[in-house]
Amino acid sequence: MAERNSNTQDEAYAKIVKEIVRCTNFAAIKHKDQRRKDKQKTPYVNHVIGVAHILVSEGGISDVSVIQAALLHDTVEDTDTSFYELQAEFGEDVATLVKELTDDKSLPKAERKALQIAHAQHASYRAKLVKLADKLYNLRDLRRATPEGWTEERVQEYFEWAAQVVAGLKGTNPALEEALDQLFRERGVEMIAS
Ligand SMILES: Nc1nc2c(ncn2[C@@H]2O[C@H](COP(=O)(O)OP(=O)(O)O)[C@@H](OP(=O)(O)OP(=O)(O)O)[C@H]2O)c(=O)[nH]1
Ligand SMILES: [Mn+2]
Repeated sequence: MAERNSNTQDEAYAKIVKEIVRCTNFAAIKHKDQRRKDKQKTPYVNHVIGVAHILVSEGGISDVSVIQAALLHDTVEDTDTSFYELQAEFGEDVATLVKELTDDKSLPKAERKALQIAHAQHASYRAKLVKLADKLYNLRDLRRATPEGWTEERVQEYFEWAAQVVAGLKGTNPALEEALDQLFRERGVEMIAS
């Protein structure tokens, strides 16, 4: 009986590992032609893998759908991927989460950015986790390297905007919020809820 239990557990575990690797591979293929905005033109997929890594290593998250949503969070926004495709490949749960994380790129940029601030506090707990990790990754990336064509003023504005978004995500994950707080303090940026 003990052996049967352990076999069942091994199978469930193997299935999860396989799903996460399949999802990472899907993201890598979808983002294959996309690069980050840094001088070295880092592959874009480094970002989504990094966001998933922050969730597991710093956020203590082991919810498989959340990790998958982190890996897929920019596929619809930035590639030819549809929600229908995500639903067929990874199920309703993951597709719905990605939907929550997707900006409407047909809107003017200023409106898109304002909507992120306005919507943050209404997001689901699981979407908030990915949003926190996404902002943490991007702010650390800004500290590491300035995107090509960005002035110091634009970098500062991104920090200030991100602080307003993060203000709406409070009370979600202490470790991620503490890491973000630290970055904002370093920059002299205040987190004020709108
Ligand atoms: N810091 C940094 N960001 C880069 C780099 N390359 C690409 N990005 C992406 O650029 C976005 C931030 O740039 P913006 O000019 O503010 O926004 P936009 O690309 O959506 O127009 C982020 O999108 P996002 O992930 O959808 O997040 P969010 O800004 O919407 O929260 C980030 O992932 C880079 O080298 N450094
Ligand atoms: Mn992102």
